Amino acid sequence: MTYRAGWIHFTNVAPILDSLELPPDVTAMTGVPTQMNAALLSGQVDIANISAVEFIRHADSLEALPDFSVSVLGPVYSVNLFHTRPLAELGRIALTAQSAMSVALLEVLLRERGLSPALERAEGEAEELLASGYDGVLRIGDSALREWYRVVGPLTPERTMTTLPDSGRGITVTDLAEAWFRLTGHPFTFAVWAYRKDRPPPTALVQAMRVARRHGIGHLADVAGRHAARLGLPERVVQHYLWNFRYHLEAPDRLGLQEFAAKSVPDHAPLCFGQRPGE
Ligand SMILES: C=C(O[C@@H]1C=C(C(=O)O)C=C[C@H]1O)C(=O)O
Repeated sequence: MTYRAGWIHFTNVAPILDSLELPPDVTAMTGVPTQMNAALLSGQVDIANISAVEFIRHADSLEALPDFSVSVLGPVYSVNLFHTRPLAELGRIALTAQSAMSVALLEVLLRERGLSPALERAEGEAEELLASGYDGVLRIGDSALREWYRVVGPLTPERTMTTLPDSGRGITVTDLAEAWFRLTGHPFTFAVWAYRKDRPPPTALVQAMRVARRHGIGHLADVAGRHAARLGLPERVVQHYLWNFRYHLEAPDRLGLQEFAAKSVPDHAPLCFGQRPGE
């Protein structure tokens, strides 16, 4: 029987997915996070890298691969709140319907600060939405990375990825993963590879994913070069962006995930992970 995978194929998973060779009898489709979340929950696919908050919400029926994640410790560069006034003064924030994780993270961060601005769905470029009357805009993924760089770039010999300012063009960029790090001291896990407990992936698929990840991380400059050209960004921006991710769901990432679960879905079922290789 065919096993069906669903991939959120943003640039941040390129080091895992770009060189993945699917075993026979495994098919793959792609989409944005909310599409893949829905595809997994409806049974349209059997495994997907989904928004970690959906894994938490459906922890009774889902399990996650024990050694795959999209996590960061500190800034992520592509999950951004663009705003024109201080956080405490924001009245209306535009959210993207592509993302479940960033919305849940924003809600936690606002609640921690005792803030309750109006949250509305609106698609489009952050700068245009800010000009149209929103005072905050939440964006994710490749377009958020590009917009971040347009606002705070360019890199120069004096301005590196870690010393760029957090504002430009009259806009401040709050990186939600960095805000999470300041709040908790933990990494933030955006995605896990989840499947229904009764439909675990074939071993050959998980092994092929491990081989692909090892290859991608070992050839990060090539991966970055290819995607920089596609995104219209300098290669060193994309290389730093990719290098910065934690792809192995290690103990610190799990701690961050558990802490986020406790804050966002306090009554969640215990989180289940498959066995790590060698365990
Ligand atoms: C860091 C990112 O992570 C992605 C963001 C997701 C979300 O917001 O729901 C889901 C999966 C992640 O791979 C990003 O795309 O910028």
